[in-house]
Amino acid sequence: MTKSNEVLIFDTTLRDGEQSPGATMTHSEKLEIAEMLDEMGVDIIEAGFPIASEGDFQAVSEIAKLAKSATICGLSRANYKDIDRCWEAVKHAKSPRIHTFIGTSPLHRAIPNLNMDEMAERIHDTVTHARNLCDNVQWSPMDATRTEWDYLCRVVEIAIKAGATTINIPDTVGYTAPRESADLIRNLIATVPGADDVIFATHCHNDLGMATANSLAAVEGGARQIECTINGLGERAGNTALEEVVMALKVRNDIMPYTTRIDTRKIMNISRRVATVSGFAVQYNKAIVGKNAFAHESGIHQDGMLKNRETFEVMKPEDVGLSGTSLPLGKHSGRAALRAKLAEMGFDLADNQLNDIFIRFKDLADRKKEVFDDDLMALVYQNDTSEDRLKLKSLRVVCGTEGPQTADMVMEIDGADVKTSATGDGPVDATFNAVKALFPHGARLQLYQVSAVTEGTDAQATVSVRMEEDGRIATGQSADTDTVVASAKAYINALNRLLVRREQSEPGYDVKGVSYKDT
Ligand SMILES: CC(=O)SCCNC(=O)CCNC(=O)[C@H](O)C(C)(C)COP(=O)(O)OP(=O)(O)OC[C@H]1O[C@@H](n2cnc3c(N)ncnc32)[C@H](O)[C@@H]1OP(=O)(O)O
Ligand SMILES: CC(C)C(=O)C(=O)O
Ligand SMILES: [Mn+2]
Repeated sequence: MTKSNEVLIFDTTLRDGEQSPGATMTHSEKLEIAEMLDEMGVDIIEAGFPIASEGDFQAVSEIAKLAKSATICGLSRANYKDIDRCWEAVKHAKSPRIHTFIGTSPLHRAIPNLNMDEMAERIHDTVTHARNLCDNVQWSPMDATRTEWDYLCRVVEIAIKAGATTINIPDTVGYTAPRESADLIRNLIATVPGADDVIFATHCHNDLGMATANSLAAVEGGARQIECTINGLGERAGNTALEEVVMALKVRNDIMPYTTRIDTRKIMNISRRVATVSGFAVQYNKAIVGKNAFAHESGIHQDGMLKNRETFEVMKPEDVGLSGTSLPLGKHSGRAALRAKLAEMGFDLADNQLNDIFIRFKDLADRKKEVFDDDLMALVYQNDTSEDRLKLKSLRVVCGTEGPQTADMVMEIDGADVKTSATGDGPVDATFNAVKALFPHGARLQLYQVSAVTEGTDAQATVSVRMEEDGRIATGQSADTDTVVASAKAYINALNRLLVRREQSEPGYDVKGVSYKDT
């Protein structure tokens, strides 16, 4: 068979993937995933292991009926009963396939207690039986990568002669390494008579974290079918991840000139669905489909991305079905990303305004994992405090069941630091009493309101405080991850505004060094 550059994608999420402890999917979930696989262009769907249970049989049978373009395959051990049951399930498919396997390594030959010759005979008989039922037969020597190479060549030849159309070479325990993976397939193709008439497949597990590399190496060695699962779901450390091999072949087509039929824009959607139905969440830093795969938090990367996205991304997020790159703001972010985010939110800021917000943003990001749009909004709407007469320098509040609540506060008033300790009925009351002690005033509190602007226990609280004195009303606002700090700042902000109003209504009024109450 002339080797084209097309690599067939064989998805086994519903069979090997489901073998992950705890990943069992319901009947309807399996059908839904199978439809998604079919639509995304998977060439062969291994829909289950029909002899395993009535449920598996039903799922494979129904998937066989609904598949529009994919070949539907079922797994069976090397015995007639399994193979017959498998055929019963897949035979309704437009394109059915029987997959039969047996362990060929010394360790696995010992399990059914077959010597090399007896096993060879079993392979001949079972593959012949499968081929008499179906003209599309895949045969796998389980644990191929720990099987003696000469014996592997011998049994592969037998399977081909018995009618197998695909020879799958499983690295069942994730033991091989890229060079060996390529050499093994290359050697089989070069040595086994009839090898050119079949497709060689690679089926890798990720026990040593090499499943993707081993699969790609096998393709370089001549394999033209990759067996894989969505999100790399599968036994133990999982199988080769479909999204990884497909994107690797797409992105590095310059050095791996092979194609697949996969519509890569459907990757994210199916990844999320498989994560949900299997209950196996995708790790944040998982290649291609992890939450952080297209997210950049650090300032230098964000700046680079804003100037040219190729600086830190080797593929487009749109190519895997995402709407775009994300530049989450956090403690490592810089001004470029902050400016871009604020511009996206509709704020066109001058450099000095941006610098002011940036300082407060860094201060917030030091205390908070991620800074959200609403956090930024709160920062933007917080006033520039550089002109304020009254500033909060520090606050420590003791609260809890053992009262009284106490607030130790340092304020800067007209450039001089003053400090006090005050008690109150609760931490906010104690805090406000501390402000009153440091800056005695006659203004009355009209309104005190707290709301959380973002979610989570590290969310910012926005506090509004409305004060009134002599008919003048001023509202102060502040946001902070500490509600009491936000309250103190909002209260002081309101007082500063009242002072400004007073200056404005009484021109020439000299507030320097004069206590507000004394005036
Ligand atoms: C590497 C892989 O992923 S292989 C696929 C693994 N997947 C599964 O096993 C999931 C589905 N399996 C099942 O539901 C069950 O194991 C069944 C229904 C297939 C068999 O159940 P049981 O009859 O109770 O057998 P049990 O699971 O205890 O043992 C497996 C039997 O299959 C035999 N066996 C294992 N692989 C093969 C094979 N490829 N060909 C022939 N026989 C095999 C074992 O020698 C053992 O036989 P024994 O009962 O005569 O000792
Ligand atoms: C059944 C075979 C192909 C398998 O899953 C393996 O060997 O890992
Ligand atoms: Mn496997």
